[in-house]
Amino acid sequence: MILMKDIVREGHPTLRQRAEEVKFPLSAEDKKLAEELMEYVVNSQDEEMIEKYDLRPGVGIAAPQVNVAKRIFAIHFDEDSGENLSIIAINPKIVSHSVEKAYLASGEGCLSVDRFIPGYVPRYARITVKASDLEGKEYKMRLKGLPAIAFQHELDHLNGVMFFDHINPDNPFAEIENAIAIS
Ligand SMILES: CNC(=O)c1cccc(C)c1Nc1nc(N2CCN(c3ccccc3Cl)CC2)nc(N2CSC[C@H]2C(=O)NC)n1
Ligand code: NI
Repeated sequence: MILMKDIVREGHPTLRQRAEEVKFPLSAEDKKLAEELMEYVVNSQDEEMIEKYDLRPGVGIAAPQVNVAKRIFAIHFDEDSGENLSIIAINPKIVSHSVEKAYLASGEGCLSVDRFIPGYVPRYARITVKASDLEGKEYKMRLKGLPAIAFQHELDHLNGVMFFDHINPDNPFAEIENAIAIS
């Protein structure tokens, strides 16, 4: 299972690389990696597992964060979170997006960033995405709210982008044009 010791932190070069597309059928190694990414986010939302293995909670994690530069990430929202999304995304893409933006009112956190970096992270409010599942079957979905934010945050990791790259350096809490706050 993936533990915090397996997660590379800001400054590690893999976090600044463009991750490689994955070929299908997946190798056993890539399939295991994808399943372990999903296992991490599920474990990280379980109080007992957090306690037992000292996990940092998250709703998403991307392969570059465990030092594998491949275009794979997992996002999981617990059923009682009010959100309905649990996906392994392979070779994910945003195919279209709203003009309207959105940002987390409390700022963003990242498993690879061991400090709190305050500031609004402007993202698209609504996105239409496509990705493949473990079997290589392509799926398409429309996301909004926290799921849309998480998808964009994890997709950034596949392109060597960190959430704080988007924060206004002059005024981290500057009003974002045509944007809604998500709390
Ligand atoms: C909604 N809370 C806020 O916004 C937020 C609020 C305050 C501070 C910050 C800094 C916030 N920001 C932020 N908080 C999260 N978590 C809140 C706690 N939660 C969680 C915790 C415990 C059990 C189960 C769960 Cl589910 C896990 C997820 N996650 C992200 N991000 C940015 S996009 C990818 C996602 C991610 O997984 N990061 C590791 N940002
Ligand atoms: Ni992150």
